[in-house]
Formats: sequence, structure tokens, C-alpha cells
Amino acid sequence: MKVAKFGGTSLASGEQIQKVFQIIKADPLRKFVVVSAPGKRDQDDTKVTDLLIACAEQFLKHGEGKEQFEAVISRYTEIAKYLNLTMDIIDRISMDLLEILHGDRSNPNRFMDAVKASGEDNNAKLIAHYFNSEGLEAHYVSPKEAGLIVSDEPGNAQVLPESYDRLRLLRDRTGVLVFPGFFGYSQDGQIVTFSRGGSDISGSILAAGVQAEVYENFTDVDSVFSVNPNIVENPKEIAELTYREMRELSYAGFAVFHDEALIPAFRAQIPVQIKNTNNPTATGTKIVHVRSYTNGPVVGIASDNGFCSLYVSKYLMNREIGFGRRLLQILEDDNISYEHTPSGIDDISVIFHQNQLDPETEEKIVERIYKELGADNVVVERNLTMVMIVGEGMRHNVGTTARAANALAQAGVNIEMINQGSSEVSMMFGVKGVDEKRAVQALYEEFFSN
Ligand SMILES: Nc1ncnc2c1ncn2[C@@H]1O[C@H](COP(=O)(O)OP(=O)(O)O)[C@@H](O)[C@H]1O
Ligand SMILES: N[C@@H](CC(=O)OP(=O)(O)O)C(=O)O
Repeated sequence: MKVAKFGGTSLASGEQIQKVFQIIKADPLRKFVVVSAPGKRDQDDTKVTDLLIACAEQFLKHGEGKEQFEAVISRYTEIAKYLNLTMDIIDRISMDLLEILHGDRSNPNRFMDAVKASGEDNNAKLIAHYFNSEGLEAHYVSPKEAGLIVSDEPGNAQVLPESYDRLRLLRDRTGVLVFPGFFGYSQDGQIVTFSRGGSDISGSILAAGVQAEVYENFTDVDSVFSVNPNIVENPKEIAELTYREMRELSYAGFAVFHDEALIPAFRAQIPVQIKNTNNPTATGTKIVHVRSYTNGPVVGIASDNGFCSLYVSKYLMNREIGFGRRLLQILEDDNISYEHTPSGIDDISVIFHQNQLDPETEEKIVERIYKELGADNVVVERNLTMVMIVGEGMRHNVGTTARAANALAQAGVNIEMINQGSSEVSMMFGVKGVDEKRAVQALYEEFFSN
């Protein structure tokens, strides 16, 4: 049995959903279909999830939002019309969404999650309806009745381990099962969504639960490329990646797969295959435990921006017991999670996403570091990009850092920071945001031009 997850781009229109149907029909092993909400039809379009967020915000502010509600419904209507479905499915979707919008808004985070989740939930109902109309037995499955139980962290859920045994029972059901991605239920029955892009996580959990032979993740590109195709034209395709490499690359900016989605499949030893809905016969990219390392030290280069660095120096920091802990405690007090902490003898930097730091918090934190830790110097630098080069082969090759540093120097990119993961499968360079493209292109040229 296979789990096939289709992303928003694969379900953005009736035409795309027809392709999905052909893909499911072509392989009877594809019993589990995990769906996102309709995504972008073209570059300038808006995802249904974003329309729903705008709608929820309007209801929270004004108790109504007719225009935003209609924008959502018109996306489903267009799809239903294209697929020749009767309009009762649209009535059901409208009623469902209206009930949520006019329901309990006393807890804005909960309300927002319920509205967001309706995007995938209603799409799953519509798609099951369409499959049946085409003569394929299909059933919508609610994550609640299937037992996908998650932690109660709105917008950032984590799966709870007891879910897996419950999901396993789905194997015994008949027909194709259409499962909405992106959300589960807390132990007390509340809808809770994963972080954005989280339908990939649902697919992985389901694949682990039902012990699928493969988790197929259908998107709009033929494979994972060695670098973001929006930064380098026609980049090299990657045929095989290890879980570790993919985890690092997706964390560092490969938008094609959610970085938290690998863990459930990895633990259950289920191979993951990235495939293209628009070209389903292409082999795609396979994510496996072990691969052969014949293609040089680096397999991929990723980048992500919007980071800031908090640099702290103090003479003899190395001898002061508990300095790092107290510094991180100051950040924890303001609920800031950090990503990296490169350090020297007398200095340390803490790198985190800058959207966690408004000017007021910055002032408070800097003052506390001077006062409570007796720092000599504290500098906050914003708009940094983290560029990551990744490859299991790096462990077996000498001189990768020198090659990368040299390539960046040749391109006139100043390295603000270097951090090598202990696992030695990745190396990260902090550069100024304005240098992102140049840095990635220079590294691609160095490691992939031949
Ligand atoms: N290294 C990469 N390889 C492939 N695609 C990438 C990479 N980096 C970024 N992308 C982008 O990821 C997109 C697919 O992800 P996403 O839009 O989330 O798809 P979906 O709608 O299927 O969830 C591609 O269209 C591509 O522009
Ligand atoms: N629709 C949700 C979840 C998701 O995974 O979507 P997509 O498959 O389009 O990335 C979001 O936009 O975050």
C-alpha cells in the first residue's frame, strides 16, 4: 500500500485534480491520498490557506468578512464546475465554513486553526466526492475518527505517538481513503494545525501509521533540485538523497518538502519519493537511508533569509561557568527559540529568526545582557541569510570548506559567520541578505558546474 500526498499546486484547479485522479487510478496500491487545500494556480495567485487566514482575521476584527468568505468559496466553486460536480458539494462546504466562522471566537488561536484546517478538510470532501462521481470508490476520512492526535500547540502541532496504532486500522477499510492534511486533533478534541506546509507532515505520519511501502509526495517539479530553481536556472536534479541530507536541506530552505515531515517516515523506515503531478512518469527523487556517494562532496545548496545574530563578547567568557546558559535564559524569557550558537573564546553569537525580535524586546534583551552578564559588547545584526551546503560526501572529502570560502570570496561575498554541524553533513555560511543570490550561485558554480 502506498500513501500519495498532493500539495496545493497539484490541487489548485479542476484540471490539476483530474491529473490527480489519473495518478490514483493508474496504481491500485495508491490507497491513501493526503490532500492540501487548493494552492496557487500561477505565481501571482493566492493559496486558499492564505484566503482563509485573511477571512479569519476579518471575522476576529469585525465579526464578519463577506468578501473574504466569497473569495474562498469561489475557488471551490470553480473547481466543482470544471469537474462537473453538482453544486450540493459547494453548499456543504459553504455551510461548514460559515458554521466555523460564526462559531466560538473567544480563543483567537483556536479559531484561526479551525478556519485554516477547513481548507484541507473541505478539499478532501470535494475530492472524495469527485472520485466517486468518476466511478472510483473513495471515502473522506476525518483525522478525528482516524485518531490523528496531536499536541495542543495551535499552528505548531506535533504528532502524539499513540496516533500510529490507531491509523494502522485504516488499512482494513475499503476503497481509496482521502485524508485531509495539515491538522489533527488534540486530546480534548480541538482542531490543531501543523506549521505552514504541514500536509507533508500528515502524509508522513499516515505512511508510518499504515506501514506504507512508500510515501509518494506529489508536487509541481520533476524532482528535488540541487539548488532552488528560482535562484539558479535549470539546476541539477537529485536522484537520491539520504534522510539526513533532505532534513538539512528542507530545514535550510528547500521549500519542496517540510523539514519536520521526514521524521515519522524515517523512524518507520518508509522510503519517500518526491514526484511531479504534471509529469508522473518521471522518476523523481528518492529519499533513503543509504546512497552511493559518487557525485562529489555536496548534494545540495539551500538558503533561507530573515535571520538575525545577537553577538556578545566578554573577556574570559570561556572561564565563566554558566554564561551560555544564562544568555539563552534571557532569550527564553522572551520566548525566543534559537537556531545556531557559533562561539569563540571570548565571544558567542546566537542566531535566530528575526521575526521574534521587535525593537522593544531587542532593547530589553540587550540591556539585560549588559547588566546581568556584564558583557563588554553586544551587537544585533539583522537581515542575514543562512546558506547551507549539504552532502554526506563531505565527511569523506578534504578541503570542502576552503573551496566554499574561496568561491564566496571570488564572488565578493563577505562571510559573516561559519558553522559546521557536528554530523559533518552540512556547513552553514551566514551572509548579508543582499548577497543571498550571489552566494548561492557562486557555490553552485563551484560544486556543480561540471
Ligand atoms: N531545491 C528545490 N528543488 C525543487 N523545488 C524547490 C527547491 N527549492 C525550492 N523549490 C520550490 O518548491 C516548490 C514546490 O513546493 P510547494 O510550492 O510547497 O509545493 P506543493 O504545492 O506541492 O506543496 C517548487 O515549485 C519550487 O519552486
Ligand atoms: N495548505 C497549508 C498546508 C500545506 O501543506 O500546503 P501545501 O501543500 O500547499 O504546501 C499551507 O498552505 O500551509
